[in-house]
Amino acid sequence: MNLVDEKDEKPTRWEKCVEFIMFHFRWVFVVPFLLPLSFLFNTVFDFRNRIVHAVNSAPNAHVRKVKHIQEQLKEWNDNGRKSKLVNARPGWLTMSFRFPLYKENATKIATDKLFDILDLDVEKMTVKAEPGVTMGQLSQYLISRGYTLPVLPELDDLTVGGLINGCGVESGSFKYGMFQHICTGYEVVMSDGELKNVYPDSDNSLFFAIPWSQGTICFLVAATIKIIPCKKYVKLTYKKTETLSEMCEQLTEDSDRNSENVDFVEALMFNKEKGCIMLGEFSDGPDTHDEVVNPIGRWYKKWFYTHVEDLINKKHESIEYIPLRDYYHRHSKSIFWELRDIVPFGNNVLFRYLMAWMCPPKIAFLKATTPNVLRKLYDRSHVLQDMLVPLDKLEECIDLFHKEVEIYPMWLCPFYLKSQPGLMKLRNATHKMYVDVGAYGVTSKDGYHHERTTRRLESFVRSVNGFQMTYADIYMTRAEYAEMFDRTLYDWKRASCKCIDAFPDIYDKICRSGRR
Ligand SMILES: Cc1cc2nc3c(=O)[nH]c(=O)nc-3n(C[C@H](O)[C@H](O)[C@H](O)COP(=O)(O)OP(=O)(O)OC[C@H]3O[C@@H](n4cnc5c(N)ncnc54)[C@H](O)[C@@H]3O)c2cc1C
Ligand SMILES: NC(=O)C1=CN([C@@H]2O[C@H](COP(=O)(O)OP(=O)(O)OC[C@H]3O[C@@H](n4cnc5c(N)ncnc54)[C@H](OP(=O)(O)O)[C@@H]3O)[C@@H](O)[C@H]2O)C=CC1
Ligand SMILES: CC(C)=CCC[C@@H](C)[C@H]1CC[C@@]2(C)C3=C(CC[C@]12C)[C@@]1(C)CC[C@H](O)C(C)(C)[C@@H]1CC3
Repeated sequence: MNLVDEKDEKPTRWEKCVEFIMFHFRWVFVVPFLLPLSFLFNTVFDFRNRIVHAVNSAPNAHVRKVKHIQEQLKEWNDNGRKSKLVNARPGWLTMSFRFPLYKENATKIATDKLFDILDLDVEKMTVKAEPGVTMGQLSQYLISRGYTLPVLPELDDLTVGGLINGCGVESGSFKYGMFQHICTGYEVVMSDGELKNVYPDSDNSLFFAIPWSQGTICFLVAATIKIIPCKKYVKLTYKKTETLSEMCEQLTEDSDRNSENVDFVEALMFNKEKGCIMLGEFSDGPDTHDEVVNPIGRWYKKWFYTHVEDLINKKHESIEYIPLRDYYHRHSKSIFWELRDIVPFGNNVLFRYLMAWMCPPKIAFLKATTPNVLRKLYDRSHVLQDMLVPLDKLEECIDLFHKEVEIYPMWLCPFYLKSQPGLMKLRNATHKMYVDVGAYGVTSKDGYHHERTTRRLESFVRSVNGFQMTYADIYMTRAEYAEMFDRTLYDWKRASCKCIDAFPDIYDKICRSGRR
């Protein structure tokens, strides 16, 4: 592993030694302390949510919480709009590696108190949720009632507010698009305290300006999201691919959104040539006894990505029935493949049977307790990037990722992008199939440099009309950002809704210097 950076801050021998110990023995703290704490937190929060649903107290509490936000904004206006407005959600709770610096001298608005599901409307087929509601909460609530979100991003702790004001993709996205595309309405509070209900047919410019805006236009206080009926299982077909071009051709063919038998498409690359495409279909379960049911979410089961690699090493194609909720959160237990660095024996059979019922550790707790020494190490040699590129540029993109970072597994998730006004407006097509190429992990590639390498990746992504996910480290300049994202509607909306003196500019929130 590339623990030392030749060009920048060179760690001393002593620092290298401390880094080594912290990196390889982080589990000494994580296993006995963070695992039980995470388990306890989840149990208590789950219990609290059940009570809230049982007594149906969320809708009334919502009105109170929104009033409080409006009062905060009124006070800020009365005091002369002196500082910028941000969400009060603390940095350690958010799903990114960095802590926001832009929050330090800003006025913090209490949207972080909004974390309840408000209403399930089975006639209109929508669910209304506050922005702090997590994907784990929604999957548990909806699936037990026979419904699901068409796009339900995998990590349990991702929130509705973050996925709308940031963005979200998942294996249902090849059919339904990004998380923003399954939203039918937003309830927002503007900087002057006005509460608005925003729909595509009432206030369409604001409706399209909100996704990806990072909370720099208004505060989201609830979202109405489409639901679809679901079945108990996903029938998952694993198909091995043996070359990069086979992967690209096959994935393009399989990402046909009109296909009736496919509801989920995702792929993993295990090295530059070997990969696996996984096609899922809602199912009531196996018809015969000799078909495999694999509840991959159970504590003693292998980490999903290792299970996939084992399967394709044995057979070219296999089929399994996976309980729906286990399928959605298939990458949660191993935090994609990040947990292998934190708890190296986490996939060991003994550990799985004895301790893994407390897994995974909460990402927020890990983040809050990451020592500075480790952050420096991660800064130098850890890659976290999701690049969204047109599917027809996938081969070029994987070639480049291989040349620059060579991190496997690599996550490939096709998604349908229709041209709508807003930051993600397509410039030369009405709709197009894109793919999210995700690289997460420590790189040992010679010549890797966090800034220079990321800039080369960003430059490629811009050249193919792609987009970079904004939770990751972004080294683009302001002008380069404006080349990647279409700011026309965003800037107009910021000017017409009096946002310019109220919220930071989006670039100042997502650029590397805005985050620690
Ligand atoms: C529903 C709605 C209502 C609106 N109402 C108003 C209103 O009432 N008043 C108002 O002033 N504005 C309004 N806007 C704002 C609107 O976004 C812009 O004013 C509008 O986009 C003007 O440009 P256009 O549609 O003619 O061009 P567009 O095609 O939208 O192009 C505008 C921008 O797209 C980028 N672009 C396009 N093609 C390329 C390319 N090939 N390469 C690089 N960049 C490219 C450029 O940055 C360009 O400036 C509204 C927007 C929406 C979506
Ligand atoms: N599968 C996927 O698609 C995955 C996506 N991600 C990324 O993680 C992020 C989501 O993480 P999460 O922790 O849930 O969210 P965050 O707290 O990181 O929020 C993301 C952005 O949304 C803004 N925001 C959040 N809530 C509101 C609100 N109620 N009103 C206005 N703005 C709001 C935040 O503003 P502020 O800075 O003021 O707090 C922030 O800029 C997204 O950016 C997503 O792209 C990560 C992993 C997987
Ligand atoms: C579009 C998709 C699927 C994105 C997946 C992104 C995840 C892999 C990211 C989101 C948050 C994330 C950056 C995180 C980390 C790993 C990768 C994560 C989970 C970790 C846990 C790595 C170890 C670090 O010490 C620390 C705990 C700070 C972070 C926290 C955030």
